[in-house]
Amino acid sequence: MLPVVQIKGVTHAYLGDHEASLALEDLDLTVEQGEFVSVVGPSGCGKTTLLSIISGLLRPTTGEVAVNGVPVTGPSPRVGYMLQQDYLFPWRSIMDNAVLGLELTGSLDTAGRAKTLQLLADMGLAGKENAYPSQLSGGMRQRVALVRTLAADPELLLLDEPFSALDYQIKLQLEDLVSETLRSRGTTAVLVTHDLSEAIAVSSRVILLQRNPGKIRRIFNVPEEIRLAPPLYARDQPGFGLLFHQIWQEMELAGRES
Ligand SMILES: Nc1ncnc2c1ncn2[C@@H]1O[C@H](COP(=O)(O)OP(=O)(O)OP(=O)(O)O)[C@@H](O)[C@H]1O
Repeated sequence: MLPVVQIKGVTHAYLGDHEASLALEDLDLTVEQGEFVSVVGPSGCGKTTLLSIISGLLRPTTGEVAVNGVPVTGPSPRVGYMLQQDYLFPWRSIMDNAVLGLELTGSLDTAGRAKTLQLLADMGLAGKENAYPSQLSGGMRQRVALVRTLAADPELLLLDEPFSALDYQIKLQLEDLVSETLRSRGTTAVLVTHDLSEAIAVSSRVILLQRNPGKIRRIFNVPEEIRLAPPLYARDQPGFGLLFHQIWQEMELAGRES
């Protein structure tokens, strides 16, 4: 089967006033159907740049990116992108916010509404359809943002620090809910996070980048017993501490060498 994400020889340089800064250099990566991978690394190693390139918001200086074999040439509803901020419109109800993606692509119909209502219920938001964002907690608003993204049935979901602004307890609950929802739908996802334990708890592979220039330093496979456990319990699995320690040490080295 064709990988969902194929990145070949991607280099990206941001042009400054006097010189270009190399954010990513000659990066190759594939992500298979149904995989949930995380990208971690020291600040400035190119994590957000990489997601922006996969999403089509940014064109790489050189190299190629394809989603399900189709070259990425710009933003497309095939790729959902969820950020730290929920970007809900305060004047629209929760339901109207949740169907926005479908509305914008002209594909909002009765089936789309029914699917969105089901997703809201799956996310524990039944009964909140007519509320407004200001009446919801931060964790609830992030769940609405996720419903809005998933309702459009993206072939790939990109998550840039979606839980980082939340309280620790809410964050753990949401990690569980999101990873269960994605697993049951077979959605392929790439998560950028600063939280190493979150990366290990939700993914099948952790991609460690190094900076100056941004490159893949090492890819860690998450052992099955951690991968198959719900994120809340993944942290209690015997191999969790060891893997955390290994990635942490490698990340320290990467930070020191750059
Ligand atoms: N718009 C831009 N113009 C110029 N340089 C940029 C721009 N955006 C990012 N950079 C530079 O590119 C490099 C990678 O940035 P990027 O934001 O992708 O890293 P990151 O790993 O996501 O960082 P952080 O963990 O701090 O969010 C950094 O050196 C950054 O300063």
